[in-house]
Amino acid sequence: MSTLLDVRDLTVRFAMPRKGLFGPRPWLEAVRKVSFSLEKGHALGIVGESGSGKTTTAMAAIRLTEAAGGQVLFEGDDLLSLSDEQMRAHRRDVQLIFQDPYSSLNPRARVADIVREPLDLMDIGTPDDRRARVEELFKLVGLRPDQLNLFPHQFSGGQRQRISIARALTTNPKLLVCDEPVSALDVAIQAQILNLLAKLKSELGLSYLFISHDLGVVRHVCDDVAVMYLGQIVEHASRTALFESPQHPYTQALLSAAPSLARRKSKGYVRPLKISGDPPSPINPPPGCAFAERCPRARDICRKTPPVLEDRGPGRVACHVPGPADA
Ligand SMILES: Nc1ncnc2c1ncn2[C@@H]1O[C@H](COP(=O)(O)OP(=O)(O)OP(=O)(O)O)[C@@H](O)[C@H]1O
Repeated sequence: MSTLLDVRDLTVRFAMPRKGLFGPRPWLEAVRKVSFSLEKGHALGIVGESGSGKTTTAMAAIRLTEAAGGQVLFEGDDLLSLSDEQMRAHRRDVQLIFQDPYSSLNPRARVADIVREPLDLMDIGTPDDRRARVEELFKLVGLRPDQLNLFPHQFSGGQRQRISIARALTTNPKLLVCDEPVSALDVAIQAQILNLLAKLKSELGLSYLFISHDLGVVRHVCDDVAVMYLGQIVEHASRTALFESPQHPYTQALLSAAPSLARRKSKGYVRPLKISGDPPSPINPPPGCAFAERCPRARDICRKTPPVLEDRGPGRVACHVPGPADA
C-alpha cells in the first residue's frame, strides 16, 4: 500500500473584522496543525460538528483555500509550495463532489456538455475521445446514454448527483473530495449513491476524502475516520476501531448521539453520554484541551495543557484521559 496524500501540520487562518478603527485584527484559526495521511484506494472520513473545520481542512489540502502553514504531500510533491503552473498539472488528479446537485450543475447546459467540460477546459483528448469518454462514464454511474442531451432539471436529485460524479471522473482523478455528497438527498437515494461511490472506489482504485456530519454515512464508505473538534483532529482510527472502541470522550458523545448506529453495533455498545454547551470560539481557543469545558472526564491538566494526537492502541487520540466510555 502506498500513500497518496500526507498532510502535515496544516493550518488555516481567516482574518476577522477589527473591532473599532485601530484595534488589532483578530484571526480565526479554522484549522490548527492538522496532520493525517490517506493511502491509495482508501477513503478517509472527516466528521465533526458544524464549524469544526472539516471543509476548510479538505479545501486547504487541495489548495482551494490558502493555508497559513504546513505541508501537503501529494505523491511526494508538496502542493503548498508548487507554483500555479505546477499546480495546474495536479488539477486533473483531484476532483470534487459537492453537497447540492441542484445548484452545482449549470441549468442551461445539456448534461453531455456538463460532464465533458473538464476535458474541454484541460484540452484532454480529441472531440471523439471526449464524446466516447462521456458516454462510458454515463453508463458507469448508472445513467443511460440516450439521456445525454437532456438538461439537469429533467433528472431526479439522485440522478443529478450521478451526473456530478460522472463529471468528477472525466479526468481520471486519483482523489475525490466528497463534501456532504448525500446530505441533500432522500434516505433511500442516499444508499444508492453511497453504493455507487463504494463500487467506484473498488473498481477504479480511487481515494476519497469524505466529509460528513453523519456517522452512518461515513461508516458505509470509509476505511478510516478522523474526528475534528475546533479545528483539530481529536481522534483518528480505522472505521472498526472508531465505531467499536472510541477512545476520545468527544467521539463517544458523537456516537451516542446517533443511537440507531450504536444499537446496530455488534459489541462495545456506547452508553449515552450527554455533552452540554457549545464549542469555544475559534478566535480565542482555550489554552488546554478545546473540549475540556464540555467533557465529563476533564481534569486540571485538561484545562491547562493541550493534549497531543498520539498513538493509543489501534488509533491516534488527543486526550489526557482516553479510554472506553464507561472508564
Ligand atoms: N471564508 C471564511 N472566512 C471566515 N471564516 C470562515 C471562512 N470559512 C470558514 N470559516 C470559519 O472556519 C471555521 C470552520 O469552518 P468549516 O466550514 O471548515 O467547518 P465545517 O466543519 O466544514 O462546518 P459545516 O459542517 O457547517 O460545513 C468556522 O468557524 C467557520 O465559521
